[in-house]
Amino acid sequence: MPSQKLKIAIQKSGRLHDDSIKLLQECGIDLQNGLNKLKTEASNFPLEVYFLRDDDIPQYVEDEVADVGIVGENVILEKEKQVQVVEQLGFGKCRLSIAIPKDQEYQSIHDLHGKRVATSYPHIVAQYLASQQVKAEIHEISGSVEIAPSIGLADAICDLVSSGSTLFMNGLREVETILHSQAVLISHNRLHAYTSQLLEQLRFRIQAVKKARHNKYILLNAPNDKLPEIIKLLPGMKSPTILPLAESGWSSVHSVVNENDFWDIIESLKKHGAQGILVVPIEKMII
Ligand SMILES: Nc1ncnc2c1ncn2[C@@H]1O[C@H](COP(=O)(O)OP(=O)(O)OP(=O)(O)O)[C@@H](O)[C@H]1O
Ligand SMILES: O=P(O)(O)OC[C@H]1O[C@H](OP(=O)(O)OP(=O)(O)O)[C@H](O)[C@@H]1O
Ligand SMILES: [Mg+2]
Repeated sequence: MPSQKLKIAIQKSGRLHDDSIKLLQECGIDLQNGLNKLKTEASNFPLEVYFLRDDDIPQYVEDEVADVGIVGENVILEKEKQVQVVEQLGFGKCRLSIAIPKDQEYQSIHDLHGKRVATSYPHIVAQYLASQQVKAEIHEISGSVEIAPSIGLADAICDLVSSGSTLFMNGLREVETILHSQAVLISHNRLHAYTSQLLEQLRFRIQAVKKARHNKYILLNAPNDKLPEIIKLLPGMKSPTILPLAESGWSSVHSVVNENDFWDIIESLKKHGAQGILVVPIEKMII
């Protein structure tokens, strides 16, 4: 009898832990009773949660110990396990880059020929160097990679970067970006019909949360003679809602705006006579 719960592996502690929990909570999944255990069950969704080292998650999913997992794309590429990406999650954004001591000259990746590169991503780095016909010695270390050049362990490093402050503090500069990464939901492809259906329910909720994060609800007052232009600026999910104000000649306009277009639209709305503009976050969005 297959498990009647969807088993999900998430990072026990580290960069992805809090955002993974937050995402599940925004999906309406309650884990309150088990956040300090290594394994817990949701009280209101058939979900069992395992808290693991992120490096181990692709293997556990490939082995079907967990059905799904949340992990960085960088880890999936490094581990080369038989898992599929089912959803990009939009957090844990970073890049995997090569860096060298900041005063060292650099023209191209060929400058690393015959040099030593320290990294926690030996497979990705080996593939990248081979694709550039560069022969370098790869020195695998599991953490504090940025220290390697200053202690004479390597000439260059390849590690994750987001703000760049760790590189800066260690006197390094970024010279090549090998890949961009974000957290993703992965699964194995032998889910039973029932767990597959649970995964679809979870994905539906995740997609609603993701859409809501990228959109804002907007309310404004507009003179009626300006409504045609304002409606053109605010297509919304279908079309904006227009309600009459108590003061004659004015309407209240409600719509949804994508965060990428947000500031441009606000400026145009003001030019077209919009007043009292309110912007409100959206919790879930189902189209
Ligand atoms: N600086 C960063 N900014 C954003 N995302 C990051 C950053 N560093 C790492 N990540 C992402 O978060 C994931 C987990 O990073 P973390 O540093 O917590 O891993 P770890 O030390 O290997 O943890 P674990 O103890 O689980 O093995 C990385 O694989 C990457 O996808
Ligand atoms: O560009 P930045 O914003 O400085 O981030 C980069 C750092 O973040 C990650 O380490 P983390 O801080 O997660 O610690 P870890 O080495 O213990 O995993 C990564 O390994 C880098 O060292
Ligand atoms: Mg790890």
